[in-house]
Amino acid sequence: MISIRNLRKSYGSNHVLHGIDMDVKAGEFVVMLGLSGAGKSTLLRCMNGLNQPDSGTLQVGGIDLMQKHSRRELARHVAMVFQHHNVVQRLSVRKNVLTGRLGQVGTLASVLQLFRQSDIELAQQCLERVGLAHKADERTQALSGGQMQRVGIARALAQQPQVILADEPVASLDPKTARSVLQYLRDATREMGIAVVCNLHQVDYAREFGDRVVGLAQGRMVFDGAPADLDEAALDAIYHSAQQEAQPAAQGSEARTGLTPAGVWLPASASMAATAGGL
Ligand SMILES: Nc1ncnc2c1ncn2[C@@H]1O[C@H](COP(=O)(O)OP(=O)(O)OP(=O)(O)O)[C@@H](O)[C@H]1O
Repeated sequence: MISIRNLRKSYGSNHVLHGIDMDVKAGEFVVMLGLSGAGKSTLLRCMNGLNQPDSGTLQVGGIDLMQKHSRRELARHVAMVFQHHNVVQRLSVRKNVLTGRLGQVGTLASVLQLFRQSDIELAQQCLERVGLAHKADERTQALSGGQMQRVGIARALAQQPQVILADEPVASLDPKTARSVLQYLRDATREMGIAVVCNLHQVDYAREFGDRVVGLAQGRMVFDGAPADLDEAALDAIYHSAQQEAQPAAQGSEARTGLTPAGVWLPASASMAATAGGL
């Protein structure tokens, strides 16, 4: 679903991504962790075509993002869930979810916002998945922040994408609501076989909801493993990497057990195999 090789991105002289390699399978919920400024949003924005990488290869939902592609084509395969849910407050909940279908209907139908009965039924099913079917006819502005975020998820599901990219989707929610939103997102995407990459700042949520966790530090992937392997050493690699700029991760392998020659921290069980495999 997602295949990334040696991806690099700079803003002027600021080198933000230094050769990212990453694959995500259908139905896999990958949580991306890292300090502010590590490059998480930049990587997500490359994956949804908003940023143009400098070099490398990048395929998302079958689309080669290094080649010319249309926004419409991308919207058929890749959906975004934003921190501030981006719902239209004055529209009904159902209409908001139906906007997820706009990329799939013809131009005229899109302009006139004419939806087929099958789209309306799909929107209802997506609302059921996030536990909001009973709110379909209500104005979105009457919902709580957590409910609005679930509308945003239902809208993303209505796109019937192969990939969902979520950029800090629970940053503005209380812990109980945040867990429930992540649960809805994870369950729906698992059941529908959608690949998800979700940026988070909360390690607890990564452990609880991630099928896999990747850690970025200063534009390099420094951890890639199961949530259970997110131990002190892994967190150290992700969050206490201030010296890494001066001392590249690969050279620090003596100090950190499990760091592969490519600088990716892997759990002890996986590191020998990865090293043997030339990672
Ligand atoms: N549009 C842009 N123009 C110039 N520099 C940018 C732009 N977007 C991000 N940057 C820079 O790229 C670096 C990485 O930023 P990015 O937003 O990707 O980090 P992040 O890990 O997502 O951080 P946060 O967790 O705070 O969202 C930072 O140095 C930032 O200043």
